[in-house]
Amino acid sequence: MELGKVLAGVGFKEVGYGNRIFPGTYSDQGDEGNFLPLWKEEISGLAYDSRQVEPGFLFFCIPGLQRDGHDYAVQAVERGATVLVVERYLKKIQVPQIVVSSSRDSLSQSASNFYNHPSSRLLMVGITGTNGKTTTTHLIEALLQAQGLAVAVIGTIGNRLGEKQWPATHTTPESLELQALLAQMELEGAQAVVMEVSSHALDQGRVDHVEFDYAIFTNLTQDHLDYHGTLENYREAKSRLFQKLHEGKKSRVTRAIINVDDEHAFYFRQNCKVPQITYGLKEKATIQGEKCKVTPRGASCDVTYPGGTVALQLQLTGRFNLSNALAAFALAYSEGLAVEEIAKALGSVKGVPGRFEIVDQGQPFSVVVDYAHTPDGLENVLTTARNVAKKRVITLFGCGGDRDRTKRPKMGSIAARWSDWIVVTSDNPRTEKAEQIIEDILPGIRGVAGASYEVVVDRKEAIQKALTLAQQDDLVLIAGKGHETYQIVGTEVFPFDDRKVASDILRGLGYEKS
Ligand SMILES: CC(=O)N[C@H]1[C@@H](OP(=O)(O)OP(=O)(O)OC[C@H]2O[C@@H](n3ccc(=O)[nH]c3=O)[C@H](O)[C@@H]2O)O[C@H](CO)[C@@H](O)[C@@H]1O[C@H](C)C(=O)N[C@@H](C)C(=O)N[C@H](CCC(=O)O)C(=O)O
Ligand SMILES: Nc1ncnc2c1ncn2[C@@H]1O[C@H](COP(=O)(O)OP(=O)(O)OP(=O)(O)O)[C@@H](O)[C@H]1O
Ligand SMILES: N[C@H](CCC[C@H](N)C(=O)O)C(=O)O
Ligand SMILES: [Mg+2]
Repeated sequence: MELGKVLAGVGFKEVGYGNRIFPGTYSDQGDEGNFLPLWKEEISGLAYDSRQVEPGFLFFCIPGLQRDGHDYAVQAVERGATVLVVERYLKKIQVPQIVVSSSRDSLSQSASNFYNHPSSRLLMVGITGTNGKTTTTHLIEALLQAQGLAVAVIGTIGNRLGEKQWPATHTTPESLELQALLAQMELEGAQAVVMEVSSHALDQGRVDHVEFDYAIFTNLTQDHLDYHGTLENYREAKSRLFQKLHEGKKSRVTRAIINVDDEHAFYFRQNCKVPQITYGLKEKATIQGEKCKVTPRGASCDVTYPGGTVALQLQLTGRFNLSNALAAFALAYSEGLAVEEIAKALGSVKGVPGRFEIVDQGQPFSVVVDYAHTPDGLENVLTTARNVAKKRVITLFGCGGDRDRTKRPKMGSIAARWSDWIVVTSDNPRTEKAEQIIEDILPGIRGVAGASYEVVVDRKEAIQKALTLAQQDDLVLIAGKGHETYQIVGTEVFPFDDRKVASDILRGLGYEKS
């Protein structure tokens, strides 16, 4: 694609050639002046990581949190980059440089241009919120499939369209990978894409040029304060999904779906200029859940919508999953699916990997693996566990390294409040010392009178300990890693799957499902 077309819509300040810098504006109406040959230059690909550059590429120098992409300009040129997008003019670089105010923003726009704006032709659903995004994507996938659409999903567990899978390194890919992925999904026949939108992604403009049809807000509680600094900044980042919605789709009316039970709902609603559909289990809403019931293997409620009421029976347990289901219900209702069809499709979802996933080797107690890794997630899953457990609740958890430290004691105190026994262990320590992370958790546990706990640093030994302690009718909750099939220690990634480890240990204890 010609450089001028790749950069369409990117505002730039200057163009640098060798030792000369020209103030410049580009328009494809013929105002290119001296730069005409440059704008006509053929670009074979885009990269923001010098290690990915190939001959003929446009390289974006991004100042990051750890490193500065401008320091890799020479390497990018050596690998074949023919033009650079920079935030400051770099001397001694022989290829032309386009100077912009934000190379991340320019990347986002250019990636959409380069892949020919796939989101403009797909039904695009973006879900943000601290908890419930992955679960809600699964529920919406089932609903849109019930409408006969080919539905792709992008999120924490992976990127997929039916049987086809694409590797995922992030919950929400960087803009370049995201636009490329959307283009591939469209090529493979996707008609709709349901994606998780993380606060990091919003802050870094990864979804800036995605044209959403729907944006969903699930909830906002503490997480990622290491990155955002304050809850206000975190909330502001999340609300960016809604602020730009009215500029979104050119071809259709876009809509916001908002959980009014959340105390921050007002903030999202006031920052949003498109029609809103509200949902809630407590507060009055367009899609309202009432008469909730939670059992060990499911949850139910009556859903009141503008035209009547329909009964909803989920195979997912937990009141919070009823909330996730209402978000999905609101979307399908807005798309015109019959409410009976909506209830049927939601009821058919068997479970989401690593979310309240039951490990059953025929043992006389329950073992549940869950991805709760925030204070609110842990409290929700533990209140559900408490509700469905016949006897004791034994909780095993740790906290991730290189992540929000202030959530550690909070998770400790929540675990202590709702458990009979706690095994404190390692999650993904990353570059922190596992023992230090545990030290950060313990004050929270010790602050709760009568809390009983032990520390077993090695996660496998900790699971062994918890399962050995369990007696008839107890419930063992193994929290924090859910679907993850690895453990990150330092910068190394080791195979580790809570579900497999627990099953193997149970078999070792003499339980074997017939
Ligand atoms: C905190 C965070 O979001 N960091 C992201 C950020 O990294 P950074 O700013 O530190 O980048 P950097 O390492 O300083 O590098 C700066 C620039 O130099 C470039 N570079 C670097 C080295 C080199 O040899 N050559 C080169 O060109 C890099 O490609 C980059 O463009 O920009 C990078 C490129 O865009 C991202 O890959 C990286 O995600 C890191 C890996 C990450 O772990 N992010 C997590 C926290 C994240 O985004 N999580 C959310 C989910 C959270 C949730 O909902 O729970 C997600 O959406 O996945
Ligand atoms: N609506 C909800 N409110 C509170 N907690 C929830 C909700 N839905 C799920 N949870 C809890 O949070 C955990 C993570 O759920 P899920 O993976 O759906 O969230 P997520 O927003 O995708 O998380 P991540 O930010 O890691 O991508 C679940 O295992 C469950 O314990
Ligand atoms: N998306 C979250 C997942 C946390 C999962 C937990 N197992 C951890 O490693 O902290 C994050 O990257 O913060
Ligand atoms: Mg997720």
